[in-house]
Amino acid sequence: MQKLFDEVNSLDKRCYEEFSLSEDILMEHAANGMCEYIQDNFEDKKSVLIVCGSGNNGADGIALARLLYSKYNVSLYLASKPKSDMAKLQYKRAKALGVKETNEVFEADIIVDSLFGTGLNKELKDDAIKLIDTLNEFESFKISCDIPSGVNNTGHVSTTAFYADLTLTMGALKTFLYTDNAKDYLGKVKVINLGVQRDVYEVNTTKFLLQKKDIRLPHRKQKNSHKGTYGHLNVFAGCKKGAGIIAAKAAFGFGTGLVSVVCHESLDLPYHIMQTHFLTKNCTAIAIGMGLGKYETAEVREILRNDIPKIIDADLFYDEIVIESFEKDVVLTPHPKEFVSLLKICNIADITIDELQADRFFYVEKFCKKYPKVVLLLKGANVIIAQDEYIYVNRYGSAVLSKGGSGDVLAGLVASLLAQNYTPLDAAISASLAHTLAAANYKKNNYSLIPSDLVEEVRKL
Ligand SMILES: NC(=O)C1=CN([C@@H]2O[C@H](COP(=O)(O)OP(=O)(O)OC[C@H]3O[C@@H](n4cnc5c(N)ncnc54)[C@H](O)[C@@H]3O)[C@@H](O)[C@H]2O)[C@@H](O)CC1
Ligand SMILES: [K+]
Repeated sequence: MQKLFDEVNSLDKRCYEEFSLSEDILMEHAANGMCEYIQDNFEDKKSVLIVCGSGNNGADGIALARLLYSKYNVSLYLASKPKSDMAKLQYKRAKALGVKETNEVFEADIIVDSLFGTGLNKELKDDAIKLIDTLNEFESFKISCDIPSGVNNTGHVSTTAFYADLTLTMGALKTFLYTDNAKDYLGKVKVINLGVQRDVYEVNTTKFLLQKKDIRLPHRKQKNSHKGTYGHLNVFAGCKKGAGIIAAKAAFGFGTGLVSVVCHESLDLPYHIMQTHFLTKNCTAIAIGMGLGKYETAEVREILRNDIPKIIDADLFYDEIVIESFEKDVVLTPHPKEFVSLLKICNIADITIDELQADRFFYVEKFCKKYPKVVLLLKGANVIIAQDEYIYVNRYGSAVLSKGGSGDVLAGLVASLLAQNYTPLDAAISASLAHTLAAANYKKNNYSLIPSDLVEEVRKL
């Protein structure tokens, strides 16, 4: 996993104060990192249009123009006059070399967006919106310096933002790059070192971006084993029984030794999934909430209060009875609408889905502060998994998964790992990665996935 930081100003400051580096040195490395990327990936003489704002993000761009000058066909477009001290200095240096300026943007081979970085502190004005929209129309390869312009340092997207193919971000990864709202603008993300190696620049953090290699699949190492070795999951099926059955099938395919669906009515289940009317004695994990609908409160309350690890989903996020489970081993897997309900039930916030989406990390942190034992998995384009002060982001989510049934598969995967003795946090992390990586491996078009396809892909991981 890679470290995430809410802000990097304090890390820059540490470079000045502890390592005696100057702002100029950091900026030279920022520009040089971008220059190296272009040199490694584009032939000489390609046209490069660098679009600069008045602050230090613009200054990075002007410095890049100087570094590329003579090898590439560089044009500098100044959207506003250099204002910060560094921007003025970089401009003076570039001018001394004779770097070409242009009054009009055009479809160059490469466009570098150095309009706004972490300093964007108000909504974009009409001229900036028009400029960004024009740049977005071009077929050029688009690089954002530090952050796509229009995305601010909470991940909020202004009226518009630059659609980058690549974001070259300075020093370290920022948390706000991984909000759902920013996802479509980033392109690929690469970190540029600022005068010291990244591990020196970075300090301790409690926030992390998950990588593919962080997945821990339930491969079986023990030769002397039987089905009971791999747990017995009980999935509660409510009035919409399909949800529980999808979860049960996913759990079985992900390695749980025995899977039973708990239901008072008779069900038509595949032969490898069992049915029970009550909780089984050897149950090692419980999945409850998906498709639950109306239910017998006393029975559910008793289940939520027992010590068996559980995953809770869907309908239970609309009933305050869910709080009964919060001191136990539990994973909650709400989507944004369900999380909004949960926040209200828990007296944490009364907000709309849009307000949540604009500040996902903030509300996740608020929830986890109040209930530090709970593992929360907030679904979204970027999944957030959190417990206490620790936050993990899974960025591999894709539109392939935007379907009914995908959530039930995820619940089944988490439940499967819980039944196989993973801790709630490890189960949530590995199940979420499995869910998204399986979807990424799905070869057909991106609108056609059905839950059984997803389970099939999970089985091939
Ligand atoms: N040590 C440092 O300070 C380093 C800074 N670096 C770069 O510096 C950037 C931050 O620079 P700044 O803090 O100067 O900020 P920016 O360059 O992001 O932008 C700030 C400027 O834009 C104006 N502005 C903000 N919102 C606006 C809006 N909606 N419409 C019009 N104008 C608006 C501000 O008044 C200010 O003049 C980083 O993103 C990074 O690219 C890098 O060079 C690395 C080192
Ligand atoms: K930018």
